Amino acid sequence: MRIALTTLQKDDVSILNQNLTKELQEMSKNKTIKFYGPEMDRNLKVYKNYELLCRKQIMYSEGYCKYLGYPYIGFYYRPIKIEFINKSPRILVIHDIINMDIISHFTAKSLQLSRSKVFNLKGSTINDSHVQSEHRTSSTFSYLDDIEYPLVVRLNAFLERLTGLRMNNKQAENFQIVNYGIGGEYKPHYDWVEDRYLSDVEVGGSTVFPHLNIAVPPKKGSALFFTNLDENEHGDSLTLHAGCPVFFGSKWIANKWVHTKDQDMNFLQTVPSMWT
Ligand SMILES: O=C(O)CCC(=O)C(=O)O
Ligand SMILES: [Fe+2]
Repeated sequence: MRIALTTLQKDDVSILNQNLTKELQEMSKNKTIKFYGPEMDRNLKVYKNYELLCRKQIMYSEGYCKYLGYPYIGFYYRPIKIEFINKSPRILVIHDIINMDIISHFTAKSLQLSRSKVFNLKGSTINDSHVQSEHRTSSTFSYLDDIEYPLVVRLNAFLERLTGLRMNNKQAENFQIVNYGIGGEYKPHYDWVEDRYLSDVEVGGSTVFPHLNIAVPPKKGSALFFTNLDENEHGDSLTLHAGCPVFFGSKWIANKWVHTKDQDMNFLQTVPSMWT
């Protein structure tokens, strides 16, 4: 399937808001709203699910695992372990692909981290296009150009071979390193804004999908991959996702957003039988 670059339909956001409003109206009718502000959010179904998933009280996956090795060229000597978690939207985990060299390279950026920001829908200038938010309590370092670092170039080349998607700096964004301390989280959100973000490769870190009841626990060296457009090339509301609060220790992830413009979205195309 080939998916062209799309724009976020205003409807996607308004449908989401309408649903939330409906839920709030219901809740006020049954008097289930007790608090306002952040506590009101926590009463919403999606937030409840987020919290339950983070506590691992619910978890759902139709997943199955597969080795990607012989006869697929490129993985002959080093089979790759892939866990298929959800078919639509496509969510998969690729296990044990990020080695210690690259992990050390990424985490060595700790001195250059600064407070993470989120996209500001109301922003009109470059200065207020991204703002700090209690929704995202972590620190970020964004690579200006992956090409400056041979290890990162090699990782991109490997990810290209694996997914069939081009990861050069026109078709994908540079890596973004994110570190969460204790309590650090990224509340439920979408990554598609305006004309961007169509698929996502994320290294390490636990991520949950409240509409799908899916929790992907953090595992060092593994990558989470998901698409976030539906078949009509609109942002898929099922891809609402979040990074759970860190209870202990420190969580590092590396994000890469890949744009689907001019990409063959039959990705993982080296494995034609994969979704049959
Ligand atoms: O921390 C996570 O697991 C999710 C991060 C995320 O969704 C993002 O950075 O956009
Ligand atoms: Fe995200």
